Amino acid sequence: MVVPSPNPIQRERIRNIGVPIIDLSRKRSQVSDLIVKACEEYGFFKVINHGVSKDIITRMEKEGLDFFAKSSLEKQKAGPPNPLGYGIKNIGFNGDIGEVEYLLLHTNPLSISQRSKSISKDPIKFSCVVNEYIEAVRDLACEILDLMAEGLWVHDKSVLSNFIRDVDSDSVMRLNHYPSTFKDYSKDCHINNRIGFGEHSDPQILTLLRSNDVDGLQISLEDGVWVPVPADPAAFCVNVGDALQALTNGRFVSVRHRALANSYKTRMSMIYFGAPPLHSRISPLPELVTPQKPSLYRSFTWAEYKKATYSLRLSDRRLDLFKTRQENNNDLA
Ligand SMILES: C=C1C[C@]23C[C@@]1(O)CC[C@H]2[C@@]12CC[C@H](O)[C@@](C)(C(=O)O1)[C@H]2[C@@H]3C(=O)O
Ligand SMILES: O=C(O)CCC(=O)C(=O)O
Ligand SMILES: [Fe+2]
Repeated sequence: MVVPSPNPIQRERIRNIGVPIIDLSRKRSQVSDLIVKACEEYGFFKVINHGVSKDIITRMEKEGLDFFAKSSLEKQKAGPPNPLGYGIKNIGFNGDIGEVEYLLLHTNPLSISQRSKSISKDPIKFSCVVNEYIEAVRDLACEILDLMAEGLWVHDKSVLSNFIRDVDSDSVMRLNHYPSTFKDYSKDCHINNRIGFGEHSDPQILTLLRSNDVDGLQISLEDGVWVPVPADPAAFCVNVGDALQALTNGRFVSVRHRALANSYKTRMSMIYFGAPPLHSRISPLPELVTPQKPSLYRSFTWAEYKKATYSLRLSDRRLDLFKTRQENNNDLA
């Protein structure tokens, strides 16, 4: 089946009405259809009635805020990022910069318990809260991936969630803290476009982001127009990552997005990036490859993809490096 790209009327709809909001308490077959549609059109949607308890979200948020409230000297003890750990302004290793400070953690419980010693005065409490939060968002991510598989009519409904359920999954969790504009308002005349986290797509399979009530996240439509995603602390923003674009043979789009740091209030986002184990092979699911729609991407391991990611800049289109030769020729034609 050829999937049409959003027409001008659909583009106007997202610009005016906003991003799709999917209520996970609705009938399962309807939910899976809505998810597939949102992933094909935008690679992005919000979920409500998601089942992650308010209590664990509040406790995770408090741990994050307590960490960022520490003195710079204290925070530096959890850095510099390698890429895990505490970082400020520098993103990755290739010169990307933003108005953000962050903590990047692996989701492996052993890694969390080791890191927490340099992050919190009560490392046992910190690791318990982070592990509990990760477990809850991982379950939600798996449920969403199963709904996607159902909506795509693939044979094995767990084929996508199995990647991130694996004990060796390379999933990571990130806390981003964006400063308020209040302090330097008088100095900066370009304050309306202060970049917190620059334009990019997420390399992993699926991203689940929850933020406080401060706006900043934006997604890019195909024509390059930026659409603001209003903050909603009760919802999770879900976006398709590069690995899922490859697994779906380009049917789902890995959305380009960014975060502005324009508000008078500080913004904090908590993001789970669901990734496969390093040795896992990513190739388009056989059901999504047909003579009319041949493989767009060659098979690669997550380790290979991660290596390419870290050798490139934030805004680079790294998935292009993994296109089949035929697809590259089509691009040139
Ligand atoms: C500049 C970079 C930071 C990043 C690795 C990269 O070389 C390119 C992708 C970046 C990104 C974006 C999504 C996630 O926040 C992240 C953890 C990831 O997996 O890819 C970051 C990387 C990072 O900050 O380490
Ligand atoms: O913090 C945000 O709102 C978005 C950051 C982001 O896209 C990322 O960390 O990959
Ligand atoms: Fe991102």
